[in-house]
Amino acid sequence: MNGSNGGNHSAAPSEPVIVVEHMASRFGDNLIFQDVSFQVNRGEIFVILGGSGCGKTTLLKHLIGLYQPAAGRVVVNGIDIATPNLQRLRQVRKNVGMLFQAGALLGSLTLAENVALPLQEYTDLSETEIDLIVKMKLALVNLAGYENHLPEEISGGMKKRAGLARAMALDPAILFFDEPSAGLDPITAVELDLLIKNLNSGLGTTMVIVTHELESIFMIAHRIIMLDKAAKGIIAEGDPRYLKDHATDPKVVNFFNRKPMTS
Ligand SMILES: Nc1ncnc2c1ncn2[C@@H]1O[C@H](COP(=O)(O)OP(=O)(O)OP(=O)(O)O)[C@@H](O)[C@H]1O
Repeated sequence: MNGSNGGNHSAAPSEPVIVVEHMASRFGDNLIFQDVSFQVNRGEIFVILGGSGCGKTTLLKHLIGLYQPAAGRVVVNGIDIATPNLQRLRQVRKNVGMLFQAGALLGSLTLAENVALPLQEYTDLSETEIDLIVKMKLALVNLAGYENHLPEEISGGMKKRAGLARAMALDPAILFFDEPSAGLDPITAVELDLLIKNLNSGLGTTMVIVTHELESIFMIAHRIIMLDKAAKGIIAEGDPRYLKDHATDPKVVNFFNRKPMTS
């Protein structure tokens, strides 16, 4: 850590919804994280960044219980998910939404059918109620009227938004995004950032986002952590606007000055 914890731009309250304590993570002999600790507060847009291969996606997968840590604690919405327990994991997954890089819409289903999937799997709602919620969710991401379109009939940005509508189907307390703007042109990427920001401020949903995009980080992030492969953990944490001016770790300084990350 370079001690750059400061900055007070965040309006988010400080009630932790994710607590990671002394987490270690390994794949065989490959130690990815040695001793990682941080918290994400309710209502925050929290960005995970770092060079290629430093473990951003791995960390996201720990936070949704897809991977088990080798040591330490991962508590999400008050539930300790570090030790495998299917019932607990199901409880956590009901309360989180995920938007992975590819959007992962099922190509043979319409947008409405895609968004309906989690509602059918996790709730006892009637078809009529599900239809209503699906319409509302698609409208929230500016896709009203596209209910009956197939994913192949819409643009990349619209696919991401449809994926977001599906991720929000169950009104999750936390939304996880893995490089949401990957593959989008700059204007569409900014539109997606604005949507994420508006949904965060309008609905109060906590958002954890992996991204490399500097503009995006400054536009949406309340706080960031920067991971580093050599350090096997966090080398910077805090408000990106503060870190930009005050960080001393050369890797952090380089990132904010758009120099290539070498680790
Ligand atoms: N399921 C897995 N089995 C074995 N090794 C894995 C697995 N998942 C990730 N790793 C390893 O963990 C390390 C971190 O990978 P990860 O994909 O989390 O990095 P990243 O920071 O998201 O990279 P990028 O920015 O390139 O997507 C890599 O060395 C990768 O090979």
